[in-house]
Parts: sequence; structure tokens; C-alpha cells
Amino acid sequence: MASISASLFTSYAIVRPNSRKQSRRKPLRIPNPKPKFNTQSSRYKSPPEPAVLSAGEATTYSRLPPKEDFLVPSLNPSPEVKLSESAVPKIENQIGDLSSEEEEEEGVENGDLGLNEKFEIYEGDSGLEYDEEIDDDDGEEDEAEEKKVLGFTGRKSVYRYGNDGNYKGIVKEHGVSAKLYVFGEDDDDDGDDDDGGMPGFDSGQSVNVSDDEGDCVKEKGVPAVMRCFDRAKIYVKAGDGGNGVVAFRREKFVPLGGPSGGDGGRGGNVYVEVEGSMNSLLPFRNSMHFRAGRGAHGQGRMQGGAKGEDVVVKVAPGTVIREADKEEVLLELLWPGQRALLLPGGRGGRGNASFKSGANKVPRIAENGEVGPEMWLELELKLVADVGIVGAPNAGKSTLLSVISAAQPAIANYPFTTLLPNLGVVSFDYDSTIVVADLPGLLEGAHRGFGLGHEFLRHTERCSALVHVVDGSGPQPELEFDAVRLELELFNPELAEKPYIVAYNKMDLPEAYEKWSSFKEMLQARGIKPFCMSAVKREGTHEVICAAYELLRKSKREKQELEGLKNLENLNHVADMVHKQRSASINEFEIFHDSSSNTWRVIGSGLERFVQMTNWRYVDSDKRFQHVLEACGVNKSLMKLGIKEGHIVIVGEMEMVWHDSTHSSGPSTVKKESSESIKWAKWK
Ligand SMILES: Nc1nc2c(ncn2[C@@H]2O[C@H](COP(=O)(O)OP(=O)(O)OP(=O)(O)O)[C@@H](O)[C@H]2O)c(=O)[nH]1
Ligand SMILES: [Mg+2]
Repeated sequence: MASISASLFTSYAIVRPNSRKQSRRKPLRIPNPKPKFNTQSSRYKSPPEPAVLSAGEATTYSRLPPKEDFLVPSLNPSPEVKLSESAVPKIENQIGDLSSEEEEEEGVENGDLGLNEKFEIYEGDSGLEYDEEIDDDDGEEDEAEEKKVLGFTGRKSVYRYGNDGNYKGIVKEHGVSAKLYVFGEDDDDDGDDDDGGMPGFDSGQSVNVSDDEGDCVKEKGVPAVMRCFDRAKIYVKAGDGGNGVVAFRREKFVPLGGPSGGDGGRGGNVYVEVEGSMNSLLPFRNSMHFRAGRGAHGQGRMQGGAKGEDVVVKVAPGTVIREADKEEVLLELLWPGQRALLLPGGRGGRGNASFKSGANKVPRIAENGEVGPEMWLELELKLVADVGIVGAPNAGKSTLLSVISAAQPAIANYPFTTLLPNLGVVSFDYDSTIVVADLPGLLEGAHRGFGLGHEFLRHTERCSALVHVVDGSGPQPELEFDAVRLELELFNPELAEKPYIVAYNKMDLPEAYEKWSSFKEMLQARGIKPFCMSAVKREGTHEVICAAYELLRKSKREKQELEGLKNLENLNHVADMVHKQRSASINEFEIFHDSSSNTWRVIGSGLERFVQMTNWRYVDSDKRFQHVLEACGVNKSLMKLGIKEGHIVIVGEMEMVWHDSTHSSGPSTVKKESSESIKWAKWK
């Protein structure tokens, strides 16, 4: 047998919290990125209740005062599900509300806002250096800089419209104020087609934004509110376990009362629950950190600590949850009341009463509480509507919804009136209802992100049937129809498979009426039965929605089967995974060697957890730790691999220096000697 040198950590061996970067393999302990925003209290604040609906309130989010605006009273006054909520800003009003006070403060003249111009909303990246501008008192330079960059994020949003590149005032959006500029064609005169010289901005439409209030997933070219409507990024952390304590019973006439240190309490769990009244993810803009309470520490007289407070993250029906920056879906929560245990709280550390044994009747050892797992999650909402209304911009989709339900979406004669999806509930005579979603218009290239369709196309994925509204008054309704179908197919081929109805709209207009017969023939040739209607005059709309309902009924059985499967799904599988990881044996570890720095890293979740729970304040902890390293074979493996005097050994959060003994013998001797000789001390 090859002789193996005995190993020991000498009395001056060193232990210190591992300051080195942890390498791989801690799947559920995502390195906690520095929160960009103020962390909130560890207590859970449930998302604010959705705004109470008031009659006559527009349900769409419009950018401009609608021209020829009108709201058609509903045929069936049924309850309306409002998506945009009162929290969604109505920029058209706020532009009108620009206070002269604010304009003076900024020292820039506020010109005509040009509300008649068609304008686009762009956004600025928080990563830009504009924050400095806010704090900077150097007025002259600022003004020059502003003119140069032609776009500024007061607090991160930039609105851009028109062609002349002049500052126009301040827009307030959802409590966030932003300067409003009108852009020149190429204001910095450098001849290139850029974004007005805004550093960090892509050319063309794509400008992204970050918002101080919440860390929504960044998407180019979409205002923050719209992005946060159906996407959010949140941080969740289960509570740490409370620490166990070392205590001894002291009582008159009871000599040698024995250990009486209680165990720490278990940390609070993180649950995710579907809240039926929620219909967007906007509440996560203001509240993005969810931390369960930590368990209370144990106390003397065998008193265990209290359990930490649980936290329940409430999400809207139809929310898909992924771990941040990962593709794999963790949870798909569809139905109100569904509740999943996502992260279980950390175990409480044991007090010294729990360590009492025949061999050690006076244990001076207690454990730290186990650290609760943490995660960054990406939430994505896919509406759960039965029927989705799709079509090109300005086709009359919102008008149709307003006619068949009590929903009152904004309707106006320009494209992209609807920026956020609207839901309406349609009631039928025989006491059945369906939920219909009116989606923003689709442009050619929507699947690649043109227009707004890309943002909301996914909402159609959950619809069982689609109503495709075609603007009959358009120049070429056939082409428009094909373009929208193609976009659906390109976005997701399954969308094109969904049953759908074609509703040829605006039949009251002569230009639409004239083209109807050719359009009808074209569809019939393809085996599709077209419907014609005039949404404004409410003619033909009933037939359209009844046909959609029929389609729904056909696919109902299939859907019910699917729902049954979903209900059987184990919603707690993430927590199960955490439990499994926690119960990993300390004997399972891997050793990695970095020869350049003579560092040995011992990786194994069981061992790392053990290190984390070791409370180094107590003398017996050292002994126990040494014993465990011996017992699980770490020392032996390191020696076999050729560890030398002075090398660094890292286990979990601890970093130690290895010292060889002078004599060597067989493995049994090694075990005995090293276990007796290893000493650990806090790193100084
Ligand atoms: N003449 C006529 N006009 C209609 C009809 N339906 C809708 N409109 C008009 O078409 C314009 C657009 O209607 P919307 O319902 O806002 O269209 P939309 O498809 O929701 O448009 P986006 O939300 O921008 O995609 C409005 O001016 C409506 O008054 C119709 O049947 N006849
Ligand atoms: Mg609309």
C-alpha cells in the first residue's frame, strides 16, 4: 500500500468565512444580485387590490384623445373584467395636465404638444447616464447636453413623436415623470440614421427602458406600463431557520440540571397562489421582493423558537412562472385558488438539549438555522380568455367587444388605439358566459416585434377560438387577412390551428360593401365561411359571437380533459426539489483543484449545508466539524489527491489552510491522528 502522509490542521490552522466566489452547483441558491431598488420590508405586502370599476371608465390605454371617439352601450350589460386598471396611465390626459410650474422648473419652453400628430412611444434605458443629469446643477451644460441627446429619462421614460426635435414638456406616467421631446429626423447632424444621438439607443424604433419601481423584463420599444402588464420579475426568499441555543438548567436543589437549549423555529415558506380578482401583473411594479419571516431563535428551558411567517405571492390566473434567465417553466397557474408551495423555509437549528447523548451529557454546541432558499422569478401572464379577437389595427375589434359585452374599450379612428388587451364577458340567454379578449392590432412582422402584436400575441395561445376581424373598408381586405393569418402562424403554428371565425367589418361603408362579394368568394374557395357585420350599427355581430360560441362548445370536452390533467399536476415540485437537495448525504461530494492558487474546493450540498449550520461560537462545533470531515472521507480523499502543506481548502462558506503532519502510516492511523489534531479558528 502506498504510504500516505498523515494530515492535520495545526493549532494555528485557519478557518475563515469563504470570501471567494462560490463556484457552480448551487442550483437553488442563485447568487443574489444586488437589488437595483430599495429592498422592502421582509414582511409580505400583498399586491394592491385591483381598482374598483366605475361605469363609463375606458378600459383601454390610449395615447391620444381619440378622434371621433364614441362608446357604444352594450347589448348585454354583463360584468366587465377590466385589465388596464386605474393604475394604467392615461397619457393623453397627463399631457394635457402638464403644469406650467414643472415646465418652469426645467427651464425649457413648453411648446405646442402637437396632439394631432401621430406619435410613437419610445423608452430610454436606465443604464444611460441620465441619472447624473438629474443630480447635476450645472444648468448650462445640462441644457446643451439635453439638446444634443434629444431625449432624456426624467425617470427613465422617453416619449418621442413628430419630426422637429424640440423639448415639449413633461409627461407623468404612473408616478414617473419624463421629459417629452419631439425628435428631428437626424438632429445631431452626423448624417446617420440614429435616435437623435441618444447614447445607448439602437437605431430605429428600439429603445428600451428600465423602471425604478420594478424590474420588469426588458423588451424593446414597449412602454414600461405595457410591459409590466403581463410580465414581472420578482425576488422570493424563504425564511431562514432560527438558531438553536446552548443553555443549562439552573435551579435550586437541582444540581447538574443538564442542557436545556431549545431549537430554533422553522423559517416561513413562500407560496404562490392564484387570485381570481387579479387580471394583470402590474401590482408587481411596486412590490417585487417577497421574503418570508425567519424562525425565532430557541431559548433556555427547552423553549423552541416560533415559526417564521409565510409569504403568499398572489398572481393572476394564467401566470407562467420561470426561474429568471431560464427557459424551463416551473409553474403554470391557471385557476383561481390554485396554490403551490414554492420554497420551503429553512430548518431551525438544534439547541444543545438535542445534542445530549450518553457520550456527551453536557454538550456545548448548537446549530445555526438553515438558510432559506432564494430565487429570482420571471412571471408571464397569458390571459385565460375563451375567445380572442384578432385583426389588423383599426379593423374594429374594440368596437365589436363593446357591442357584444359591457366592456367599454377606447375606440378611435387610428391604429393602435388598444395598447393593452381588454376582456369582456359575453352573456348568452341560456345562462352561459364566455370571456372575450380584444387584443392590440397585428401588423406585418408582429411575430418579430413590429407594432404591439408581439407583446400580446401570446395571450391568444390560451384562447379556444379566435374571431378574426377584417376591415372591409381597407384597400385590400384579402391581403390584410392573409397577412394577419401569417403573423399568427409565424408566432406560433398552434395559433393557426385554432378554430376561428372571419368577421368582415364595416359593411355600412360603401367601399366595404363593394368588396364583400369578392372577399366572400375568396374565403369560400378556401372552405372558410365568412361572416359580415357592421360593428358600429350592431348588425351581424350577434351571429359572429354565436358562431364563436359554437366553436367553443365543440372544443369544450377536449379542454375539460386538459384541465383534469392540470389539476393532477404536482404544484409543489419545486419545494420537493429543495427538500431532496437538503436531504443530500454529506458523503456525496466532489473535489476540484486549482493548481495555480493551490486551492481545493469541496463541493457537496450536504456538506455545504452542514458548514452553513455550524455555529462556530461553540467549542464543540469545531470537534464535530473535524469529525464529520473525517467520517465522510474528505480528509482521506484530499490526501489521496496530493494535498500539500499550506494549501487552501474550501468547504461551503469556510476557507481553511491544510497542514501535513510529519509522520505517516496507514489509513487508519491517518484517520485517528488527523481527527484529533485538526483545529479550526476564525480567520482574522
Ligand atoms: N363605419 C364603420 N366604422 C367602424 C365600424 N367598426 C369600427 N369602426 C370604426 O373604426 C375605427 C377603429 O375602431 P376600433 O374598434 O378602435 O378598431 P380596433 O381594431 O380596436 O383598432 P386598434 O385597437 O387600434 O387595433 C373607429 O373609428 C370605429 O368607429 C363599422 O362597422 N363601421
Ligand atoms: Mg382596439
